[in-house]
Amino acid sequence: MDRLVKAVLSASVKGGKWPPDAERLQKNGPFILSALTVACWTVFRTNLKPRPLASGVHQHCFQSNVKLLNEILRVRSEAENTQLSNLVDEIVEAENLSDSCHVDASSFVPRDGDSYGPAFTLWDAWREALAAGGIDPGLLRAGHKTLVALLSEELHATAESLRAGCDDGKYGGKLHALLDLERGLRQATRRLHTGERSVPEQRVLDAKGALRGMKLRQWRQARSLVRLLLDGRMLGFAFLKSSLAVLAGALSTLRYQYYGDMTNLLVDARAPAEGQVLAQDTQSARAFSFRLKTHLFAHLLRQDCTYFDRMAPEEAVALMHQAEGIGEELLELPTRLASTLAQVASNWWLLHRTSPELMASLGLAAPLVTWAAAQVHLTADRAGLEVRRQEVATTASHVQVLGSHLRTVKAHGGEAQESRRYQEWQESRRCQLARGEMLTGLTGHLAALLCDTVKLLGLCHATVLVRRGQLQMGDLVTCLTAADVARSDLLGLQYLLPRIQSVLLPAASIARALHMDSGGPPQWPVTVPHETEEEEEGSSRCHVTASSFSTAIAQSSNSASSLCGEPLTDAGGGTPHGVCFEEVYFTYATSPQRPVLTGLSFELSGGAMGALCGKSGCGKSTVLSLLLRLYNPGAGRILIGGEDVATMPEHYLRSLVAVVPQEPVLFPASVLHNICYGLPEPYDLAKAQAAAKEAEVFDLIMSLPGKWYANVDGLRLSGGQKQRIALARALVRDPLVLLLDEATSALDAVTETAVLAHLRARAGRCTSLLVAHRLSTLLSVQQIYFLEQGYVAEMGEAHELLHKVGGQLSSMYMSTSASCF
Ligand SMILES: Nc1ncnc2c1ncn2[C@@H]1O[C@H](COP(=O)(O)OP(=O)(O)OP(=O)(O)O)[C@@H](O)[C@H]1O
Repeated sequence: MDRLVKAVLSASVKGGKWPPDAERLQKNGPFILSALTVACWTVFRTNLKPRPLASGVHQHCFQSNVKLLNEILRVRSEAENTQLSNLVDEIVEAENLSDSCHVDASSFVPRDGDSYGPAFTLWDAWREALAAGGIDPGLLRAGHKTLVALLSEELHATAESLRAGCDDGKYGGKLHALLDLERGLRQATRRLHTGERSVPEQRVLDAKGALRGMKLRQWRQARSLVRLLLDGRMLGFAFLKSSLAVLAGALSTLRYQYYGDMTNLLVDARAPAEGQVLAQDTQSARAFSFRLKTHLFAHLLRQDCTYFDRMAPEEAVALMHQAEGIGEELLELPTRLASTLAQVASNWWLLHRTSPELMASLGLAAPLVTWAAAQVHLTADRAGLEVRRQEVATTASHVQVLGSHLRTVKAHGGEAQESRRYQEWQESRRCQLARGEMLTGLTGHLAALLCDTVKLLGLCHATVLVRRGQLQMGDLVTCLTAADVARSDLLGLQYLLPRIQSVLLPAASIARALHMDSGGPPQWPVTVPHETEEEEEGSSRCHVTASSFSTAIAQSSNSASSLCGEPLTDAGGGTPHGVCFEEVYFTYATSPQRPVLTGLSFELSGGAMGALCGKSGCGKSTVLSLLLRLYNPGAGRILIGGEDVATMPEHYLRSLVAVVPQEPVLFPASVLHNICYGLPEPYDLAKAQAAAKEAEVFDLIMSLPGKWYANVDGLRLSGGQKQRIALARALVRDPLVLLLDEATSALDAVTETAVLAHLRARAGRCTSLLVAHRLSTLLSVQQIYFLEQGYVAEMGEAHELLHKVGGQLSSMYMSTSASCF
């Protein structure tokens, strides 16, 4: 290409001016320098005022990068888009409804001499107001009055014509239509007074509200990210670096013009200054990343369980991972972008000043080529991001295969299958990467080819200009150099833009996570179909309704106290806290079509020991989660010691209640830390010892190499040993309410009996609610609640229920454990 340029030049130009028109360029030099000084000064000034700058940056993000951000929004809100299109449908439907009303009203023809005009005008106005989402009260009142007047007139006329025996059927029809109109307006007036809205009106308003909400959320997400950036003083350094880059870009442009030592010195002098800034901004980027991660981690921990139900576990890991590298990229990329754009702009300016005609042919095609190439790269990069996301998830699943799932894999001979799966995944990834690279390479070559073609055309144009004497030879060289530099910078953008996208997309998901609330469970009512069926069947559903509830509770309390042999204390003031569920409905937000609790009511008196049992999946663990307020019920109340858990401060509730979950979790730390987890440090060893004894785990701890300080990570504890440590962790807190979710299922009969005896000894000062399947466990409690289809189907003492002919509990255990009766 260069050879071609030289050949064209030597063939076409004779007597060109060399060196370039320095006089003209020198004239413009001071102007460039002063413009740059003003620009740098503005950047630094703005930098001292972070908040306006923040909104400036936000605006810039949302205005100048519309394409990228639109894409982010598309990825971010597939669900919201669906919602939006539904809303739009509803608005259209509302419009249609009002249109059809209008057609009805206009279908009757005004009688000669009658004045129906005002009625139609009013109807039109009313319809327009409805479409706009609001109805003017004055308009309605006026409409109503006019119509009432017309109606009485019409009634009069109808009566007259009927009396005269000349009704041709038209009057009745018109009267009917007028009456309809009047009724519609009357209803609208009433709704207006009561604040109630018609379905179309409400839908229009809901749609508007939802749209407003979406915009607000979007703004908040961006604002939170900008605020974090400001906290890390990142923008300050980013702008400092950008300004240096702008200065450097401009200086290198000036170098073409002056070739002076002074300029070279200036250009070289920026290197140490840039190095200084680089060292500082690396530190600030790291500080920003730390702060972002800490903030994100704390935010994620604050969320309730519904939030995590909605989010795949590996997604949270991926988020934390993304927060790691985002700081440096956010700092680096704007600088690169600013310096590239500055270079391009200054070269274009130079081109324009030298020869505006050549600017059109040499300079302007490059942006189009860059735009097309960048589009291809952006698409490829989006696909690459998805591949990387999948990679995080798949790597997590393979790590599980090598870790917690290893025994299951080996036990089922799944090694070969797992190796194959991993190989297939690697193979598909390799193909995807190869495809991406091929696409990128091809686009790069195509873009270069297009640029060279444009350059050739520009050169031909230049030749013509030089031949005509409209362009000096020196100017031509300046133009060609400036166009080359601007073009190559622009071509660089096709790689830079996807990098910006690959930072903005994770940044958007982090911002979204920082503003995502769990939203809580879906609200009741949900229809409970089995209620009527059971009534019809006359089955003995033990669903304790409001009226029968107190009687049932009184009976259960009596029976519990008689079994225990000691009076049960009332809840409150340091006495054991009773547990009460009142008509509780609950559905997991992630499976709204499957209600779990459907009006669950029961009461366990303070200091008593009760058990929840029922078929697997009937909602026993869910009851315990609700008691701990890991989820909130859709309807109904849950009381501990007469106090609604919904109104209790969370830390207070968790200090009252302790839980041993179905699958105990031990932290990779000392036994002492695991037992005293959540208590203030230093840990009270005496209390831990007492709890360990109650949980029958003391001897085990004493036999460990480091006793209390042995790390459980390397101990390979059995299921029963883990359960007992988790039980000690619950008991050391001395809770008023103890929840055990099949917490003794892995213990042998002797150890279980000993543990249950210790728990019974706590009765009177601690209310215990157990989830149990084992008959031995059920026989040791005072009250059993049998759950079915989300409510208490049977309740009573163990012996009573187990001997009940046709009872649910007795049928469940009849075939297996007759010997235990
Ligand atoms: N986080 C969740 N998101 C959605 N559904 C859930 C969730 N946890 C449980 N479920 C569903 O709620 C229902 C009740 O679950 P729960 O764990 O309370 O049953 P369970 O009676 O304790 O069962 P098991 O005796 O087998 O432990 C089940 O159908 C289950 O699939």
